Amino acid sequence: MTQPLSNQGAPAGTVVVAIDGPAASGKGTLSQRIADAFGFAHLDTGVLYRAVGVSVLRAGGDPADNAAAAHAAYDLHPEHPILREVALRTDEAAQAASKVAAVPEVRAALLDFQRRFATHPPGGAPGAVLDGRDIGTVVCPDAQAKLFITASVEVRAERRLKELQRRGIPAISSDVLEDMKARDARDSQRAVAPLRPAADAFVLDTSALDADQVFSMAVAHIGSKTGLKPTA
Ligand SMILES: Nc1ncnc2c1ncn2[C@@H]1O[C@H](COP(=O)(O)OP(=O)(O)O)[C@@H](O)[C@H]1O
Ligand SMILES: Nc1ccn([C@@H]2O[C@H](COP(=O)(O)OP(=O)(O)O)[C@@H](O)[C@H]2O)c(=O)n1
Repeated sequence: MTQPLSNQGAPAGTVVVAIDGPAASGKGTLSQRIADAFGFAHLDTGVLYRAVGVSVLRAGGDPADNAAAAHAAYDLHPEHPILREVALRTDEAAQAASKVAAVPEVRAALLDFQRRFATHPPGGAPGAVLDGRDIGTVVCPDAQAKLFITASVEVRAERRLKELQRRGIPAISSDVLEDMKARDARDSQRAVAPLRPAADAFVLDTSALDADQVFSMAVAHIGSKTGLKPTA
């Protein structure tokens, strides 16, 4: 169900950049900047798992229940309005996401959509940036450039707390840290597609780096792998 086949079937020249890492390491920020700089399309794959988790909660189900999670995953489609809801950003949604993400049927149901995005980026873009947990290992193992973005759990919890406050979502510092530790454990210990760097990923610890420094290092890495330079 989850054989690696990434760029197969992609129009010649389509570039795929895989960006993985734990929660609040800066994947999304970096991915969007890379996509903008190279004119690529960007897919935040975490949103798909968050949408499945929230759908299960709204139906009164348990995100850890395989059948309920699989049902919600099969119902999700690219135009589903839930994908644009602010409710997906809450800690509750993140916890539910990491529970449904351990269900093999959920991962299988979301795989085709992610691969199709990579091989046929929307708007005819010449490339795609996907960020998540298993992009370089499972979804797009043939990606031309792979980055694994990480940071200490304390730094990540602080970043997430500030982000939630900026979005006006109530959050308590100690809860955010504990939730992040629980999610890290669940994401890296699950049996299917656990969080880990691909063997050929460039691993970048951003604990002491600002977003501009991370961006410059990522651009240099992508350039070394693809020969491409930013167009914007
Ligand atoms: N290198 C960095 N230094 C400081 N803050 C960062 C850095 N990268 C991202 N951030 C901030 O941290 C928060 C989480 O970043 P985000 O890109 O959403 O992470 P992820 O997609 O890995 O969950 C955001 O508020 C973002 O602005
Ligand atoms: N490719 C992916 C993306 C997310 N996920 C799951 O979805 C949850 C939410 O992902 P996210 O990327 O939105 O989380 P943050 O890094 O933004 O906190 C993660 O904790 C994972 O359990 C996954 O398993 N595989």
